[in-house]
Amino acid sequence: MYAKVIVDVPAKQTNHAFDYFVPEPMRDWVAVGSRVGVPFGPRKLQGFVVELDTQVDYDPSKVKPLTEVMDLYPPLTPDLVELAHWISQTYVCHEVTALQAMIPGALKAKYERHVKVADGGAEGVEIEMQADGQHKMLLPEQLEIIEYVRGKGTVEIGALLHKFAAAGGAVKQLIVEGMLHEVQMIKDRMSAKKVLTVIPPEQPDMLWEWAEQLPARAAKQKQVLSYLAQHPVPIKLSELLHEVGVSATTVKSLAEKGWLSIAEVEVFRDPYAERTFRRTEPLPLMPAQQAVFARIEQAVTGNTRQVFLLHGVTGSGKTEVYLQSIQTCLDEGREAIVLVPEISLTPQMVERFKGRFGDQVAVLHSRLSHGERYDEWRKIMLKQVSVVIGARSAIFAPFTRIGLIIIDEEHESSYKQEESPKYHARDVAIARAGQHQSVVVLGSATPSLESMKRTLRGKASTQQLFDMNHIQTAAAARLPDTAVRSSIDSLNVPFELLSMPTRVEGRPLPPVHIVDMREELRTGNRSMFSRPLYKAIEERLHKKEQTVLLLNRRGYSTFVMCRTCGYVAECPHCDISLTYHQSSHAIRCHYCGYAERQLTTCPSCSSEHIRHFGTGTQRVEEELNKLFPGIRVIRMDVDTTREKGAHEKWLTMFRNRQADVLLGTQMVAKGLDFPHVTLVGAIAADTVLNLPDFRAAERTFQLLTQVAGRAGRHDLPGEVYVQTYAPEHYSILTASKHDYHGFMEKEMTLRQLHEYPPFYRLILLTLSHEQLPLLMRTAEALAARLKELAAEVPTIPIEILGPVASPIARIKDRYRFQCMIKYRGDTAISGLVQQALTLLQDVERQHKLTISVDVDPQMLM
Ligand SMILES: Nc1ncnc2c1ncn2[C@@H]1O[C@H](COP(=O)(O)OP(=O)(O)OP(=O)(O)O)[C@@H](O)[C@H]1O
Ligand SMILES: [Zn+2]
Ligand SMILES: [Zn+2]
Repeated sequence: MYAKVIVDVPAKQTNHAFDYFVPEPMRDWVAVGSRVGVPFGPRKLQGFVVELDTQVDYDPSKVKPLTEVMDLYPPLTPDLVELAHWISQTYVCHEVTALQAMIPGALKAKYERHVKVADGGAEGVEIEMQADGQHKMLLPEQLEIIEYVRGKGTVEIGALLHKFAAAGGAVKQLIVEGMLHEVQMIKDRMSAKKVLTVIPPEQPDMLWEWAEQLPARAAKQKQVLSYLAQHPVPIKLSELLHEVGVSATTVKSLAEKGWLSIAEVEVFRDPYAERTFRRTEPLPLMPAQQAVFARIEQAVTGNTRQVFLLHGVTGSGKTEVYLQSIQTCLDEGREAIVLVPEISLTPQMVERFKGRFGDQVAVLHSRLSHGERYDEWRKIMLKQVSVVIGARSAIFAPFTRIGLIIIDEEHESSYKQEESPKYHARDVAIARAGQHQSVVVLGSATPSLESMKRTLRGKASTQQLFDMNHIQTAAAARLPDTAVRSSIDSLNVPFELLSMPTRVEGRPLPPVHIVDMREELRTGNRSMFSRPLYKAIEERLHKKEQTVLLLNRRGYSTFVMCRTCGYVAECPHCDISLTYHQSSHAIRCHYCGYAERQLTTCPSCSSEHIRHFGTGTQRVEEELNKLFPGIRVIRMDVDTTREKGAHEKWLTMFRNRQADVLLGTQMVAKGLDFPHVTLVGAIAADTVLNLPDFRAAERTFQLLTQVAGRAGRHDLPGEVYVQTYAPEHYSILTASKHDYHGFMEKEMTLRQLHEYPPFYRLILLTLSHEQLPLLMRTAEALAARLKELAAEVPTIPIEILGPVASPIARIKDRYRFQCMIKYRGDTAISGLVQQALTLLQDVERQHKLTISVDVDPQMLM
């Protein structure tokens, strides 16, 4: 038997499968999707088996054998292997990069796989079988293996296979039948993470006395002691050093005196451990929900490939429709994947799914540690669950009988991965659904223009998405599994629009008031709160109702500026201003991590009038405290939610009404459902509008609609205030009237006029290098080559724009240039890009020039 293997070297030269011989003892272990070790020239590499065959079409004696099989069960299913190929073609990336993106990080980490004899051991199994009346005896070699493992306690699998080289099948059999248990010995970096923490003494008053005892020259030590006396709670060592501005030695010397202690404290815990979820029963559906559900149910039970775009206003009960559709899917004996944006993967969301489906649900998101993620992934692999809910990459869950894929908030830009493979989970989902003959539901209160347009174009639209030719040939060449092959043949999935235009139980959408901030300024109000919003908050405090305040952080500056000369602190390695972090008193670069301490004097004119503009949310919080003394504010932004479980903590507090105001960035806009929220305020609604991004209006409309949707979702009616400097902008006007269709029409017209997506498609090529002349030369050459190639396919109108300097012209000391390919038509042109890039292979290798390709980019930076 022979295996075709994609090796783990992301380079053009290795971007195809190599043949290897599968030695006899490994035969039972190797399958399509296995990870294997292979000899590669003088090296040993890891790789993925993408195909098995009984012969090779050249001298078999030249074919080298596999050296190792890395996993008990292949970490990838054949359809995922196939999908990886599709991704590499569609998004112009190396195939191995796509394969690697599909497996959990823990598998990539260094780890060892051991087995031990299962509890009860072989005897247990035998007794059970006899009770069944079935005398299935173990083979002598199996007994021998069990005895061997029992004798050793645990045995590393590679070593076991080596020892019983002739009985590879027998070992596998024992594991499959549960007589040997796999024990993962993962070095779990995340969960093992401990942080040095300074713990003050039990009687903090003593700190003052000790400070007195110190000689005058020990000023630093005194500072530490007095800081701790004022804040007598455990604090991270690193934080303390920042706060007081001392070195670790100073703190250590105090620890040596026994006046405080330094200990390693674990910072992460499992957010769902020991949680019990209250079981919920299906609700009787409202008429609009019922109509939508009936369509989905029909498609799911009918085994139809179908994409539904579900436009349901906020609070229309989309989640209940998802839940009941999943139930249908499970009743059919199939599996379901639910994707939600990372940011809205809140405990509340998870609770709804766990509450309905209990242990059948696996949760995958980035806040889990490597080990936790791996455990969830294993449940999927071993079919212990049939529903997975997760962020973007959960689309790669190794299910084999997918019946339904749900993408909530389908318009979210976070479904696009920003590093290679730069895939869009929505498009990958549609491809995967095609392989499984399954249904996709794209849900949103504000569907993206891309999806909307596909429903308008009906069937023809998917031509645009898939280049059928390559996927068909790939399927023919690769997949031994006929089921998958036959279903992948036609990915021509129809899009159907479903809608739920009203909230459940006829609750009204909240009235939205637009507040013109220019008018406020004109009448002398310089505060960031307009008078109407101020009054509305005051009223809520009075009535003990709750308020959600949104500050759009994108486009909101957190820079450092000298008020005397206008100097702005910039990163010395990137063309971007540094960001101020209040909590650590540092200024940092978001692109390369460069950091320095906050400035006290201007480096340019030595003036002391340096102003650190804190994050928008911090400023709003300060102002709230000033305006409403005693107000209880929960602030949620990147700074306050960095720690694991922080999200949950804040939201639970807010739900328990331990705060009056929930103030935050985008993360407060999505998915929250709190009965006592009757007021929503958008503080600066238009910050995004100023960004150089053709989706700015769409993003503004989406965000305002989402956040407005948090108000009045239950018995208490709600209202919304939108503060803006652009009150006449159509995105704000239409959002204030809950007029999705009005917005859509206007925006579609503009996009068509300016030749933007979804009418045209874009591919962004970014080149970077340390030397400008070489970079410019190369970019010019690339553009010329692209133009040449484009001219060869006159049937597809392709425009090559650039090269020009990227909006951020330098990152980490590397200059950046970009070319944009803009084209119309239904064929994927990634082949053309692929071809043009071969021109640059030598420069790439010799001069370490990097090129990144972004198909359908979401960010144009
Ligand atoms: N059939 C129903 N009968 C009674 N209550 C319902 C029904 N369906 C949903 N609800 C309730 O209505 C509220 C809103 O539903 P849900 O959160 O699913 O809306 P949504 O469409 O997902 O909104 P959003 O887009 O704002 O997240 C929830 O509290 C939910 O429990
Ligand atoms: Zn200055
Ligand atoms: Zn930088």
